Amino acid sequence: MTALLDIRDLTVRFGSGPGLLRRQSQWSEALKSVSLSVAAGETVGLVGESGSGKTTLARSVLGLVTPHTGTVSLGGEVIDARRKADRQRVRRDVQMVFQNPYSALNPTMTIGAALLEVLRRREGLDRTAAAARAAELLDSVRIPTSALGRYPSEFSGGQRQRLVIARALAARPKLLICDEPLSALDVSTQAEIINLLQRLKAETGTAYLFIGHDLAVIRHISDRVAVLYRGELVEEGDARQVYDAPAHPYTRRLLASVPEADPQAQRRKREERRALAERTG
Ligand SMILES: Nc1ncnc2c1ncn2[C@@H]1O[C@H](COP(=O)(O)OP(=O)(O)OP(=O)(O)O)[C@@H](O)[C@H]1O
Repeated sequence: MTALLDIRDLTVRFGSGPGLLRRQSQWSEALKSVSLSVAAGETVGLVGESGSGKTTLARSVLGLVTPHTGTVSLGGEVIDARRKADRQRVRRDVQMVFQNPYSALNPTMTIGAALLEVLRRREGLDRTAAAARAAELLDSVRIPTSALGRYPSEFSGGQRQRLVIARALAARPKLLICDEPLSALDVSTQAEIINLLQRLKAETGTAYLFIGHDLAVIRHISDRVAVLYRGELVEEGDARQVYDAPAHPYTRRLLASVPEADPQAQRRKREERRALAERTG
């Protein structure tokens, strides 16, 4: 079966010197021949420490990074970000939810205007149909429709992340890339957003590429897990298998890594995990 997203041998290099003077020694490889696929309706969790290349991989899927080698395919067709039609296809099929819901919404636009913009311009709905769909979207993320006339600053972090998710789903994407969408939220709000994403996935069949640091969350939400280490995909497999029997030494270190030097942080982490487990069932 054709994968929804298929990343093949993707290598991404960043250089530090000015273009023409850049020598090979000045390149660093953020991704090294990475291959990863996501099937329709599947959730793939992507983990790895800071700087391992997770965001670079997400940006590559969106065509925001030019690969040195390798390909990204959507629905079996290779995406060439230099072609307008391909960029449009990516915008239609792939949406992104970022870490920080405080900067993701335009502070000068009401929630209604932000949603209508997507629904009218990208979905081509007329005013009446767009208004009805906007109300439906808010309902799906459990935000009252009175939000349509309000501004982002009037909402909490968790509510804003719900609004960001509603806007991302407005275009009915096939793939939602969530780049650490819980990092800026407190633990009880994190649980709410996880539950929301799970429910929306069941309702819409959207596939998720879920990037995160928190291994407990990734295990909870993912069908499959991929582990990035210094730009290399060192392990990939069924979530339970990767967690219960990690094959790569880095995965084992990652799973074992709790901040040993800080017992308070360890306790907090344990309590957070317990609270999260209780709230997400
Ligand atoms: N635009 C860029 N120019 C130069 N180097 C970059 C650029 N973007 C990322 N990098 C480098 O590529 C590597 C991977 O970065 P990336 O942001 O993808 O990691 P990450 O796993 O998402 O990290 P984090 O969890 O901290 O967000 C890092 O060494 C980073 O410094």
